[in-house]
Amino acid sequence: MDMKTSPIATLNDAGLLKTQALIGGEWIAGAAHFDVNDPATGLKLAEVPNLGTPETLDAIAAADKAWPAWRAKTAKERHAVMMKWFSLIVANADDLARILTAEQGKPLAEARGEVVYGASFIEWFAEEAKRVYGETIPTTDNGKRYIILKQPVGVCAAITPWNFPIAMITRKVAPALAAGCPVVIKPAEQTPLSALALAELAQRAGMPAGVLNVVTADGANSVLVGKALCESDAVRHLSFTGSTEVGRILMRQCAPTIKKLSLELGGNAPFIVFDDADIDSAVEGAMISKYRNAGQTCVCANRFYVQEGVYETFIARLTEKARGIKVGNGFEPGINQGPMIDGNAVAKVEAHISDALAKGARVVVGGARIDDRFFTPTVLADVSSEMLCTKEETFGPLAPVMKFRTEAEAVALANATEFGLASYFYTRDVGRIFRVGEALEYGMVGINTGLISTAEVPFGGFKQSGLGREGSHQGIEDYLEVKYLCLGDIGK
Ligand SMILES: NC(=O)c1ccc[n+]([C@@H]2O[C@H](COP(=O)([O-])OP(=O)(O)OC[C@H]3O[C@@H](n4cnc5c(N)ncnc54)[C@H](O)[C@@H]3O)[C@@H](O)[C@H]2O)c1
Ligand SMILES: O=C[C@H](O)CS(=O)(=O)O
Repeated sequence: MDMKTSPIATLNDAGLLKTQALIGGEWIAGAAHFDVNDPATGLKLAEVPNLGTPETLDAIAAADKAWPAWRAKTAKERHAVMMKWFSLIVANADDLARILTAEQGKPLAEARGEVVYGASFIEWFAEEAKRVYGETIPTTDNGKRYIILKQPVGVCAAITPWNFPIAMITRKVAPALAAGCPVVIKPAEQTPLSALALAELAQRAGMPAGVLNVVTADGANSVLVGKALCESDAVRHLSFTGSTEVGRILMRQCAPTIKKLSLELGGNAPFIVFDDADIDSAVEGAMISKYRNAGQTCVCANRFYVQEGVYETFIARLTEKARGIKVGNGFEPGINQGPMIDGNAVAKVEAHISDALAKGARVVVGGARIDDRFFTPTVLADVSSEMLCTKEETFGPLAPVMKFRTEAEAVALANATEFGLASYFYTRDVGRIFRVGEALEYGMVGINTGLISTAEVPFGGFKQSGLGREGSHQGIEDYLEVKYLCLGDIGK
């Protein structure tokens, strides 16, 4: 692959490479800009506007202005616009995948999978728009009737991470639009091009001006944009996906205006393999759960607990599979794992490995960086609970494996964290499936599978992994207010 030319210089539709922000239906050039770079090569891909407080307030005002007409549309009319958007995303999946791989790094096939996954949230909530039902409640006073309505909450803000540049946006924007809410999106500074391409397709789908806005900003200005979104009383809901640390900051900033909050935060997923598990299935699940997106997903298995009877076998088979992962530029054929998002991400994996080795772990395979951008798929054995890799989210291709003896020990080890997003376990014992499934303190439990995410289910976590659920029929509730009408004088 020619490393000197931009991988997105040759899109089928060059109009999808947008390098301006979208506010009130207008593309905004902005006075200042920041670079978007390819994490695999460091090559500059584009410049986008580095916006701040004034433009954020403009976007909020544009959304507020657009809200009455958007909420006045029937659910079926909103459905139609959303389904047109869905169709355009699917039709342009190849270009969207190229843009995604260029700015985030994941292999092209994985990027295309994310485009389809992201689009599925728009399709799902376009349908859910038509099922926002109210209710009547049997009266306790014959002179009165009790009627319950559900109404859109208002202007929504979405702040999203770099690891899924399309799906983390559509998982928030789709339920908001379906509910009748306009949105202001602040995408991650590393991956704004995917957000802008989505916005271009929304425009083509007939999304009215101001209903969907994208404010781009670099790391420093993201703080200002976030503050403006949190402090605005016109913004009635803030949805954030990212680190727990930033989630705390945003939650604190939203307190003065009592906003509805949806928080999808950090994880520390345990992956438990019992003696009676199908080991080949467990290894298959471990591979997808651990090494997808180079281990940079919030639901990645972060620590492996393997019962003593199958410990050596599991490690041997996982190691063999991990050795087979081809690391490189996501645009190259046959590559299974792309670059880390940046040098800090590489350094964090290294730090977790160094800490583990210093405390008695051993490297079975991998353990080394490949220049400043890539990291070899790694398996550690003889891991113990004092090691950082069992306490912190590594967010990289590192599989630390620890031995356990009893079911109770495995559950206690798995639950010993402030996080509670995803968890996984493998067993063929139906009683154990219920005992362990019910005992794990996690919002999501993969049982005999390492791939659990889909638009139809409630995605979210317990404890400090967040608030609320995205996807499923529950996912639209955060964007709705429940209103109670009490009708009197019925007997007159
Ligand atoms: N639960 C989930 O669904 C989910 C999904 C993806 C990522 N994550 C988590 O996100 C983390 C990695 O992603 P990341 O590095 O992009 O997270 P991050 O928290 O650093 O950034 C996320 C977003 O927040 C913005 N941001 C950062 N500081 C801000 C501030 N002070 N005010 C306003 N905005 C601010 C960033 O610009 C970015 O758009 C991991 O912890 C991962 O587990 C969780
Ligand atoms: O990392 C964040 C995503 O939510 C992962 S998934 O693709 O939705 O499982």
